[in-house]
Amino acid sequence: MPSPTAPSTSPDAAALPRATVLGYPRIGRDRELKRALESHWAGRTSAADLAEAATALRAATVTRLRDLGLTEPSSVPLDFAHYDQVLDVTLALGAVPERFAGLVDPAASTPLGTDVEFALARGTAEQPPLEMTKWFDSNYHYLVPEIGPLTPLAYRGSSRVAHVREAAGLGVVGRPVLVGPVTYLLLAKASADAPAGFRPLDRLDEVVAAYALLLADLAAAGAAWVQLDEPALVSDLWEVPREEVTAATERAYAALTSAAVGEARPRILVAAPYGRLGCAIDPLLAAGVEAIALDLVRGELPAPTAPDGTTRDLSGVTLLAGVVDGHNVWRTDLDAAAATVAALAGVAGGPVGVTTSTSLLHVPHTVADELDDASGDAGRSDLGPATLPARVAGWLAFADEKIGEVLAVAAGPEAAAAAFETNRAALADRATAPGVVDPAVRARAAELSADSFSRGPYAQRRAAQEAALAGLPTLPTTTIGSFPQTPELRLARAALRRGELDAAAYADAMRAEVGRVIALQEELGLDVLVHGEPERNDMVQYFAELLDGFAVTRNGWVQSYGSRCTRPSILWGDVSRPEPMTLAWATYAASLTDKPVKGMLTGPVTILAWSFVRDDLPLGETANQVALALRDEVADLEAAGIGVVQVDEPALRELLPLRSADHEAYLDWSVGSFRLATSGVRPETQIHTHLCYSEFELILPAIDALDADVTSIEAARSRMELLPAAAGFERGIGPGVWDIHSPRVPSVEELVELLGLALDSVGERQLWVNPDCGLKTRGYAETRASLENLVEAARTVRSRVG
Ligand SMILES: CN1c2c(nc(N)[nH]c2=O)NC[C@@H]1CNc1ccc(C(=O)N[C@@H](CCC(=O)N[C@@H](CCC(=O)N[C@@H](CCC(=O)O)C(=O)O)C(=O)O)C(=O)O)cc1
Ligand SMILES: N[C@@H](CCS)C(=O)O
Ligand SMILES: [Zn+2]
Repeated sequence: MPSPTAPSTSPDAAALPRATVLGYPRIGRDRELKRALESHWAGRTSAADLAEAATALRAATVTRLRDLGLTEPSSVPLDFAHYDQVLDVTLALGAVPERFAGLVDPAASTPLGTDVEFALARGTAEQPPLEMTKWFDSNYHYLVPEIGPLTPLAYRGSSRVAHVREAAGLGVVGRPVLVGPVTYLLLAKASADAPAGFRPLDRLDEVVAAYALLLADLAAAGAAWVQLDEPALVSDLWEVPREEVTAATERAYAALTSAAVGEARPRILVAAPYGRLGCAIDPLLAAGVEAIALDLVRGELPAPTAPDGTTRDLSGVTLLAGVVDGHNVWRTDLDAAAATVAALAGVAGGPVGVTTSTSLLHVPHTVADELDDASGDAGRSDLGPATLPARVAGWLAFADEKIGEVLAVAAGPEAAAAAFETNRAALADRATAPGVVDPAVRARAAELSADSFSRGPYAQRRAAQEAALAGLPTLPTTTIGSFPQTPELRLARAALRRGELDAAAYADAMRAEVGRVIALQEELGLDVLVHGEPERNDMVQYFAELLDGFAVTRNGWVQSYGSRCTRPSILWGDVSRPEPMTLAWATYAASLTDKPVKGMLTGPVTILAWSFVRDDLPLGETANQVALALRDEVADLEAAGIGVVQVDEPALRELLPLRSADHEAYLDWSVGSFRLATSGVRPETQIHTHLCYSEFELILPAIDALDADVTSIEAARSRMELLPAAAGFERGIGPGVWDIHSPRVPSVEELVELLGLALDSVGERQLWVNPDCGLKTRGYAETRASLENLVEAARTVRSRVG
């Protein structure tokens, strides 16, 4: 029976709204969720305080979406998660890995609380957290479910049910959003104790049975529609063969739709963001889901015929046209979008709805927060002066503005004539603005030849580097670049931004920090030192602030994982480097020590991946522009005596296309741009690179093709699993031995064991000893203790290998 608090479902509640978005930023316009989570984790606030803050944020979001015009029933998505949407399904299914079993009463069927949620997300003193990895080709990270044959999989209640009731209390029939069962299981990894050959998808039927109970709960709370996100259907990068994914999709959704709409379940909207659904639409049609949202920014209209030659029958399904890009920030071309919607309606043979291509999770809340003039919201002086040029701001649409675009396209060019007119003017302005094309940058790119992309043979480089870095022991120790970003550093930067600290005093504070970081590394006995990156607010934003062609925001926060956010920069024009970007910091650090100091740069692919990139130039061309700017920086570092330069490419895997047919072209330009950035140096200059936060098996040949002299790569959490596959590498390799994602300090013994595992696959002359990633999110207590153990472990293993 529907609960007494459920809103009465109006007659048209059965119809899918004409305009909606697939999801909305969860962190809050003022990062309210970040602050609430971090103060709770720090023990400053209780679980009740956190719950109160989260409830207030959800209420503000529902109200905001309604006020922005999402007034039709089921048009407001309910996608709130404290930490991660995949983790929310893990909690709803009670799929807690055996290693956390002590936290959960297996006999109970009550909902799991935030104690379990945060233990899985952040680890405990005894257990590391669930692994975190990239969500499709975005800079959002989800927590990887660990499923074995015996992992509990039974419905325990979902927070979404309460969210539906809360929205109802505000007079809104919300549309709960959940990761769908097929995607959930394809994203899961087999638990460590699972027998060989076991795949999480083997447990589909139990998962679907749990979803059926969840859907019934949502219906009872008053949900007329539920959105199940199935981005896995647009990708072919699964170990499970495509036919099995197709069969699983049909089986799952046939089971879910077999319950009667109404009390047993809401109507089902399956969303397929991040790419082309293609013939993966067929099992959804066969199963009889009520609606499908298509990504028509990256994808395409459904073909009229299926691969078996039969005509696709779209008459029983409502289609939503995802024509507003949820993954980038440029204003939509409303005329083109309206034409696409009309084309989809033609294929569908009836009206279709309008939506975003993906959730708006990937874009900031509102452009209004970037403006100081009357067009911005009043009262945002707390954010400091505007950083985004007003002209560039005029070309952009963040989450709130995208809602306006969806509504305008749904209304059409006549009813929304003013919106269409403003849009045409903004697009025309962008196309002709100075800086969008810089003839000098284009001319330099046109002169590139094959030589611009390659260094001399490795054997020659190796000999030259051994001579230049003669003081290095075997198994040299180093770190990945950043040291802890202390509150003092961040407060100094905030004071600089607000004009309370002048540039000279800020630089003094940063230099003092570099001095402390160098002294600490010398004391610990590390071999190749870093300056610690204290001056960087972010490893991409820092460079974007110094390069022409980029703009940065003051409040454009986007969730990266849990409470961690970034402000992706906006790459709007041709890129060039007006002056050196890192030289002064590197040379200052080098002046404080006799040991080698690594110069530290972010690579072209990562700079692109973690920015909002222009859509009016092929990505490969933009990457080469960034690479040329970095090439000049590498040359300046080398000329100043910095003999080791690291160029980080943690996002190389992130941008890998979701369809294998597109890989070659991507790897060609991405690897090329790294080589362009790094190949201008002498043989004795040692180039390092670093990769993390992804599964790398698929791109190992491309990593090799980067031709870096030393590659540090995340490996601790997966216990060096990757290394046997990398056994053919001839150059230096530093598999991370300390998992820096949690405060846990690794013991000398476990580090020695990991180094032993590494030596099974990698020669001792190749092996470097380093953490998994930078230390910016860590505190000094665990940093010092862990690095002491790391140096000790390297000495132990070194003495064994001689
Ligand atoms: C390594 N990773 C990165 C990714 N993407 C990036 N763009 N950068 C990365 O480093 N992707 C993959 C991985 C994992 N992802 C992340 C993402 C974000 C963080 C992180 O630590 N974020 C910080 C914010 C960093 C930042 O911009 N700092 C600024 C502003 C700090 C701030 O909020 N200041 C306050 C005032 C001061 C205070 O109270 O502390 C304010 O403005 O209100 C700076 O240092 O100046 C985060 O806190 O979320 C890590 C890994
Ligand atoms: N040099 C960067 C790489 C992070 S992926 C750091 O150490 O933070
Ligand atoms: Zn890293």
